[in-house]
Amino acid sequence: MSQEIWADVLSYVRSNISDVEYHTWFAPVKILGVREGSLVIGVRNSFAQEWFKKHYLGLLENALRSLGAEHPQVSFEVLPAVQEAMILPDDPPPPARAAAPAPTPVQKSLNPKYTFENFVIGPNNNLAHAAALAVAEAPGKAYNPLFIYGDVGLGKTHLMHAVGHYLAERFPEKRIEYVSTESFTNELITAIREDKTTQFRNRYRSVDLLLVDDIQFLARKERTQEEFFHTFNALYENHKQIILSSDRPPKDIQTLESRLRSRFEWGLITDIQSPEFETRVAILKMNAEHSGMNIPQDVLELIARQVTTNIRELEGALMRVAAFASLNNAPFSRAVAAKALSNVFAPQEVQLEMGDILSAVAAQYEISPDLIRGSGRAREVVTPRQVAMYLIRELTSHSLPEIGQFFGRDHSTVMHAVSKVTEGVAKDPELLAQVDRLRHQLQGSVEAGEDT
Ligand SMILES: Nc1ncnc2c1ncn2[C@@H]1O[C@H](COP(=O)(O)OP(=O)(O)OP(=O)(O)O)[C@@H](O)[C@H]1O
Repeated sequence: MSQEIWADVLSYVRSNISDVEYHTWFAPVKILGVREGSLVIGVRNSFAQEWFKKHYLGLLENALRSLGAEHPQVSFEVLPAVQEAMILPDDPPPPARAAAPAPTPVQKSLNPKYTFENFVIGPNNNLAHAAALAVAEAPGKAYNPLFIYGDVGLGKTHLMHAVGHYLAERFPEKRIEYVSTESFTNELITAIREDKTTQFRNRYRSVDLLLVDDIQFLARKERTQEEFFHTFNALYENHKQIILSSDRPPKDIQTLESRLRSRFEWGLITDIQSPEFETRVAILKMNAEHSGMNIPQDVLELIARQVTTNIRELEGALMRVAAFASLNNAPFSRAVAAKALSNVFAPQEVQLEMGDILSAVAAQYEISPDLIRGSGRAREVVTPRQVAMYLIRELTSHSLPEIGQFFGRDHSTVMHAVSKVTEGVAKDPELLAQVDRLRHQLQGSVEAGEDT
């Protein structure tokens, strides 16, 4: 987990200091973890330790704040000499002005995470998954081309790469090429400029499996379309598999030459839809397990309710919650998750349940939730009951009758409770403090996370 936090912290730092400063100070340090809510950074020697305290503490705290830490804490430890020797700067400083990259040699640039094993199947993607698997088992035979379309972040690239991995594992000699349409276009432009179109053609026309992402970007690029048309034909005639992804079906790609469009329709066109709730929860569960995090089901469900369309964002939300919990040294609770996500998603989407509020009130007044909901009329019970009703009214969208029902009372009792507490907090500082504390906790403060 700390690696993810560290990556985010570094990118924050990098955008706030010069490259030279970054490479001098930050490239050689090592993240040692998050201990009791404090980010522990290993530095080379005591001079660096002092330097960091003096010059970078504030910046690092701000970086953690941007990740949701309420009371960011950073500490610096001098690394033992052995560990220091093992630290290498992560990457060399970028050139002053990066030139367009030269065409890379044929390579399998497949993301190791994007395998069939790591792909959660749901009603939204089962057809695309089945088609991809069929293609992986019989490349060039089952469906050619396979055209997968769907909105951003729904797993098109993942499925394409999964076919690539499947094939690479079984037939290591097969040549697999994954390219985005943008790279294909850029490489073609470079090849034309440098008079290397033959090499370019050889590269793409000699593969066994060609995966082309975001093919919708072929629109309005006549020269690239022309080139791609010939690549397509060469591969197709040789029974080589082609998989294309797009954010829309071929018929909706504007200004796509009709001969290309019709070729895209020769094989199988399949789509991926937004995942249902259960699929989203399953994806979160798998990701949490892979990262070694034990996150309760109700927290995963809360996250899955927050992010409904884009799986990339869903994964981001999980990481945010994990980073937030770890930086604040808090457990994975619904309150903590709600707080972690509140800056990213509209707060009203975070739904507190009536039961959460009842539990928090019960904990604060140290009586059981059943007593609060019971029929007792003693002051020690009535005050928490009224406070619970008041907070439920304020923090949820439940109606007065719904709240009444929850407490086995009618709506006028709830109205009465709300006005009693409203009056009470205006004149009783102790009650005000109690209500404020509860409100703060319930709105996702870390303390509430420990209680709820
Ligand atoms: N069914 C799934 N099971 C597990 N993870 C998934 C699933 N679908 C998508 N993901 C994950 O969601 C993230 C986004 O997926 P991917 O990059 O494949 O989306 P995409 O549809 O290609 O998006 P874009 O159009 O932006 O390129 C990846 O990390 C991927 O592993």
